[in-house]
Amino acid sequence: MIGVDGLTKHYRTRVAVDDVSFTVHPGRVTGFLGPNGSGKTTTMRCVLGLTRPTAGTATVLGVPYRDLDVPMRRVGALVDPRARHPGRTAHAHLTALAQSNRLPAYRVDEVVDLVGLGAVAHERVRGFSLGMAQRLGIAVALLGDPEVLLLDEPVNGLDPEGIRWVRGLLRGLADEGRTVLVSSHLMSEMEDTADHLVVLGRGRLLADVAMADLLGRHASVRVRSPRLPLLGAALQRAGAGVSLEADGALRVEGLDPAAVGDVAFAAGVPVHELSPVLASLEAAYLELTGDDVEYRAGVA
Ligand SMILES: Nc1ncnc2c1ncn2[C@@H]1O[C@H](COP(=O)(O)OP(=O)(O)OP(=O)(O)O)[C@@H](O)[C@H]1O
Repeated sequence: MIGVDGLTKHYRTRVAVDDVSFTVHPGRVTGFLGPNGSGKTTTMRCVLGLTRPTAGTATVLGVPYRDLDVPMRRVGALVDPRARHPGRTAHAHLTALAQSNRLPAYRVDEVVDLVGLGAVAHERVRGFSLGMAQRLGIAVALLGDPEVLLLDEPVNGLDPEGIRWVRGLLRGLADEGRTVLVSSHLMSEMEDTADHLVVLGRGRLLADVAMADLLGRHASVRVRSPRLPLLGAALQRAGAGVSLEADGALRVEGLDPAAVGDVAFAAGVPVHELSPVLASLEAAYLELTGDDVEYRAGVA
C-alpha cells in the first residue's frame, strides 16, 4: 500500500505537485499517467524519501519511507536506470547492494535470471544498452523481494519482447498480492497492463479510476439503420450525442447499447447493426488531460 495525502512540492516558483491525494492498493497494477512535467517522478521521489515534500505526506506500508527497517525488503524502485556504478559488472553491482542491505547472496543470481541478464551479468554496466540498463534497474527493484514496487517508465528503451516481458512480470507481481505503481507514456502498453489508473495533469490529480470504468465512461455505440435521420433525431431527443461515421453508421455517445436499441424500437426504426465501441485508453486519456498538457510538440 502506498498513501499520498495532500502532497505538495514547490521548486522555487514552480508547483511540481499540487495537493495530490491517492492510495495505491495491493493486488493490482496501478498505472501512473500524465503529460511530461505533470509531477509523476516528483511524486514517486517523495514516496521514496528522495525529495522532501513542501506539504502533505507520502507513506509506504503506512509509514514514511525513511522509517522502514531495511527498505529494500519492503519497497523496490526503479527511478533512474542510469544511476549506477558504470565501472562495475551487473553482478558486482547487485552483490554490493545485497551486502549493504543484508540480503542473501543467492538472491543476486535469482534476479539476474528473472530479468534475463544471465548472459551479460559479468560485463561492465558502462557498455549496457538502455534496455539492458532497464532490466538491471528492475533487478535492483526486485532484489529485496519487496511487497511494494514503484517503477518509473520501466519499458523505456525495451524492445517489443522486453515490453511483453515487463507486462507479464508486473501482472505476476500484482497477482502475488504486491502493490505495483508503474508510470509509462505508452498508452497501448498501459491499457494492456494496468487495472487501475492515477492520472496527473500540471501537478494535480485528474483521475483515480479503475481502467474498466474509465474505458466504459468513454465508450460509444455504433448503429446502422435504413432510416438514419429518424433514428438520429430520436436518439438526440433521448439526450444522446450523435455523429455520422464515414461509412454511414451513426456514432452514439451518452447511451449504452440497450438504451439505443430501446430508443430505436420506440421510434419504430429498423436497426441493421448495433455494436458497443470501447474507447481506447489513448482517447480517454487525451480527453482527461487535454487542457493540462504543459509541454506540447512545437511549444517551448
Ligand atoms: N529538481 C527540480 N528542480 C526544479 N524543478 C523541478 C525539479 N524536478 C522537477 N521539476 C519540475 O517539476 C515539474 C514536474 O516534474 P516531474 O519530473 O515530476 O514530472 P513528470 O510527470 O515525471 O514528467 P516526465 O513524464 O517528463 O518525466 C516539472 O515542471 C519539472 O520541470
